[in-house]
Amino acid sequence: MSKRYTIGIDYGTESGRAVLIDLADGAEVAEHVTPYAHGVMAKQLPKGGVMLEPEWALQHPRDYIDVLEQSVPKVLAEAGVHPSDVIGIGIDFTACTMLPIDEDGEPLCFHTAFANRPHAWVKLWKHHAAQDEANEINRIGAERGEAFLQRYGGKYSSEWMIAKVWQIFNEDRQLFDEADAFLEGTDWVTSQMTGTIVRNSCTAGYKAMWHKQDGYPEDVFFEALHPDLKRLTATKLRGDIRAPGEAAGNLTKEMAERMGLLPGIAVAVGNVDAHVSVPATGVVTPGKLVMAMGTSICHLVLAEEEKEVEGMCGVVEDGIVPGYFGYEAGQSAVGDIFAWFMEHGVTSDLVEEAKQKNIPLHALLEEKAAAYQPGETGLLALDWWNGNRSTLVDTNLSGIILGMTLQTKSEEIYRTLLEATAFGTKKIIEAFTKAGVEINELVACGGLPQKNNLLMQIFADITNLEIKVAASKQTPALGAAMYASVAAGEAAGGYATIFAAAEKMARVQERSYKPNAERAQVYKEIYKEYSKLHDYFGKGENDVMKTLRSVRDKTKGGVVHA
Ligand SMILES: Nc1ncnc2c1ncn2[C@@H]1O[C@H](COP(=O)(O)OP(=O)(O)O)[C@@H](O)[C@H]1O
Ligand SMILES: O=C(CO)[C@@H](O)[C@@H](O)COP(=O)(O)O
Repeated sequence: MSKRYTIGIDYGTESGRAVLIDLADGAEVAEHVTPYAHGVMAKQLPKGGVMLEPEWALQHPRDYIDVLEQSVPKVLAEAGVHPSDVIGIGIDFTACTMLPIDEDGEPLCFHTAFANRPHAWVKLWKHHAAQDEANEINRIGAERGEAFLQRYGGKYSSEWMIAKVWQIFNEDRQLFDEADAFLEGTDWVTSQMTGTIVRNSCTAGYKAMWHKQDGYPEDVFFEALHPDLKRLTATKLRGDIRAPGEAAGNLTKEMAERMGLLPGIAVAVGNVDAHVSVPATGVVTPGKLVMAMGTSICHLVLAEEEKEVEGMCGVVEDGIVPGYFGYEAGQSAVGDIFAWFMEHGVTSDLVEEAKQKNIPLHALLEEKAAAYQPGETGLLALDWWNGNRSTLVDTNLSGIILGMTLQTKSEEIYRTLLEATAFGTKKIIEAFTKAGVEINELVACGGLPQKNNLLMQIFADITNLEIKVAASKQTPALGAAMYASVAAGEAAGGYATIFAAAEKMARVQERSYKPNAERAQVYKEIYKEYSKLHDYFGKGENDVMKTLRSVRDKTKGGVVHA
């Protein structure tokens, strides 16, 4: 039999990456990236459209289709693989990245009548403007003793589906009424390939309050949010929900032509970038925390039981791999914090030095920061540049750097920011272990482990755990391709289960990062101080971050608003 392939497409924050994978061993035969033409719309709608409020982050659905039409033919051509050898396709996506659609599955933003309405567009995972709604969901959920709250670590995030839907309801009622359904981006793109809408249990469970045994919360809960939301789940969130590894359908003739593939091949149900990475690192059993490290970090771990973990993003039965409860926690900004610092915090002499040496600025700062020992900078930071996802679940928190003097250097701040993100991860690990969810080892994937050795060593020293690194440079796409092979099935040349696929297709690198006992000891001391700051600013003792934010919002554009 000739070789068999599947295609995995990873829809990230800025671009979509298609990877052609050899099913025999998981080799990445060809890859192609299509940057989103509209990127992240944080200030304005396209073509000089209306200006957006702070904390908004939108995307253009057309950009997702461009990835299918541009990157898929490119990987086939580059590899010289005949379409008849490709047996399936699967995608993963950021989440909760959601959009309103009409009865035909068309995004409302494609309608001329709605193109200038911000709520018609895709709300990206990091759209943080639904915090008021999230606060109310948490208040009402707690008052009513709703079971979903425990599954979200005690707090439902403003990044998730119901908060975003409710924001649309509150701020553009006509558009809400017009929407036939609200869909995750991953399910929308999948539906474009198959011609039918199927929701995936991963985003339904982690983002939209759905539970495998109990379904969505009852209508009375939604009625308590607003009487007109009573039937929300039976109407605008309705639909068939399928588990990862199942097929959403088959590729339509029209899309096959546009993508250069054969019609009828299996299209896997949509999935989430971080979750799909877990089997792609080879992790299919409990005890190992997978960190998908990039713009943000998603932390994922499998367990035999459902437990309540403080501030986790969600626990879903079969949400990551079948047969286990999959837990998710996360930090809303990690690489994004370093990107901010590169742009706004590095002194001009270092920018010049990097140019002279012809090396990236990150590489120069990494080299200089690596010369310091733990504690030597005298600095400590709270990593909340994009709020705190876990364990505080509060997007209104902000970052802080403590201990600055006239002698403080850029590289010292850089190191401190790296350390702060590792302390943030340590908080998450502690929350899991305190709740009885075992973690003995860390497995990293995503862009950051390939980019910054110092960061990885700091993570090992601060968490005092060994970190293995996925062999694949495209773990989410590999995971999506693995699930596509399961959706295609053994008869077509794929795999019967994700476990069988992981055995053949996934692996970690030989090199791992081991904690150093001396450095770990110093960091243990500094972590105590981090924890004090964390609780002081994050748990209500001093709400200065929120006060400053509300003063900022009232004085927008130099005008004081009532
Ligand atoms: N050398 C580096 N050290 C630390 N962070 C880096 C480095 N180079 C790039 N980054 C950060 O990595 C992030 C991108 O990570 P990546 O995993 O490639 O993307 P994504 O999260 O969108 O999938 C950006 O936020 C960028 O600032
Ligand atoms: O929140 C999730 C998954 O639940 C991610 O999609 C989101 O953090 C975005 O991830 P990236 O940092 O773009 O890899």
